[in-house]
Amino acid sequence: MELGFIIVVVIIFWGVLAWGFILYSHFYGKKNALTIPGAVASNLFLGNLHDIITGGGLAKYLAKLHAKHGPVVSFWWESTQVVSTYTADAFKKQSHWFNRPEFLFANLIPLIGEKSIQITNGSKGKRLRSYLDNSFTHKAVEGYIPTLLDIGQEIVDSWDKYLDGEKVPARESLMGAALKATAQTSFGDYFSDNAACRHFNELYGKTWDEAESMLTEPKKRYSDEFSDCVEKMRAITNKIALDRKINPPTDGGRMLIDEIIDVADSDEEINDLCLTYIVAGYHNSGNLLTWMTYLLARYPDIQERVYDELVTVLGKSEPFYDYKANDLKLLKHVIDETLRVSSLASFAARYADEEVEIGGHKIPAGTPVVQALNCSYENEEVFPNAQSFDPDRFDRDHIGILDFCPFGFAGKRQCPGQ
Ligand code: HEM
Repeated sequence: MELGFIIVVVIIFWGVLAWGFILYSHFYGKKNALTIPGAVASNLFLGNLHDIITGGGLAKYLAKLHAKHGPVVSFWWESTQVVSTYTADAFKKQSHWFNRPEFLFANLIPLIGEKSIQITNGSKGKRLRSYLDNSFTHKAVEGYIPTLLDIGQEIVDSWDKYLDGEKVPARESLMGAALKATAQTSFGDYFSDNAACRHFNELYGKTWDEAESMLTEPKKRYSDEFSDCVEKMRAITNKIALDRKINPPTDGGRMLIDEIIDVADSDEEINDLCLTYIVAGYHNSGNLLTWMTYLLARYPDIQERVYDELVTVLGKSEPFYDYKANDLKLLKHVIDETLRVSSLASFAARYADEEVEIGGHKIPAGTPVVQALNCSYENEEVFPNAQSFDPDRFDRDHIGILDFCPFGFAGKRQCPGQ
């Protein structure tokens, strides 16, 4: 046998062995303790990302995976194996975890920044929350009610001007109102101006679809328009913070921007935190208002009952500063049912703090675990006939606290705006 031939055979042999080793260590070597059923990686480097894109996004992909493999499943996000769960029993075991897997939110970083609370873990994240949550105590939120009522009245007045049969641009109007409400109560007078709100809303609108589409393509380049809009939004938060530093609040007038200025270590962090709270706050609230308006229009009998409840509880003309939210049971159930059927916030995620057993499967400490909230909303055992819009189910069926958590639940890191 020729020496050259032997050398080629040896090289091929070692090449195949090395490739096999790379494959093994890339996917299975470090995580082979996971015995959880679910998806096999369909691509060496992307894991199941391509399947997630073609499956219509993470929420839809997880719904299919859970339907096929049960309440505890796993899939591959690039070379990391991720677990997903959705039942109250599983959530109970995760209820004290704080740290969020940053890589699942990498698409948002160009929008909200590296120092956003969304991806800040450990003691720094806990410290930020303990400061910033001061603006969302019951007492603080009570102080926002007059502003919220004024904004509500503005919507009513502007919609009143449309003639019967004329099309009302409900979504634009409600998104604008949600921005004004969340931003004005947290960042002050800059957002009391409708033109300023419209401008910010437009900038944000141009960035969101692109950021969302990057969920499964985190390494793709963002467009110049995206970067330009983000820069303009940051210039706005920068100006708001600067003005506030020059004119700090007089007694009793503190709001979120003041907590942010006090706790942040740099101007970059101030901007990241401002953008995170504006975006997280108004995106979800505006979508909730839009969905609720749509559903009440589709179900006029429920709309009528909500109206009757409001009139009975609040009185027909009395301004309702004397807030009676707990008496507005049906309205509360309509909000909950809207959050459920619209699946607004479809998932949350944490790193496992310690080894835990869920559904008979061992999950090692450090494993990223998704809480598939969208699947919990469609759990027929908790929500019979889950596809139908039925606010009264929240009165009738037994729904435990961890059966329905549209604002998250784990590690004192639930949504601060709930
Ligand atoms: C319908 C309205 C809303 C929904 C459905 C919603 C839902 C959520 C969910 C599911 C999370 C993740 C929680 C977790 O990981 O456990 C979250 C986080 C967050 N939400 Fe909301 N949210 C809403 C309104 C708001 C408002 C009004 C604000 C602020 C004014 C806000 C600010 C935030 C922030 C800053 C976070 C990240 C918190 C952290 O990382 O510690 N949200 N929200």
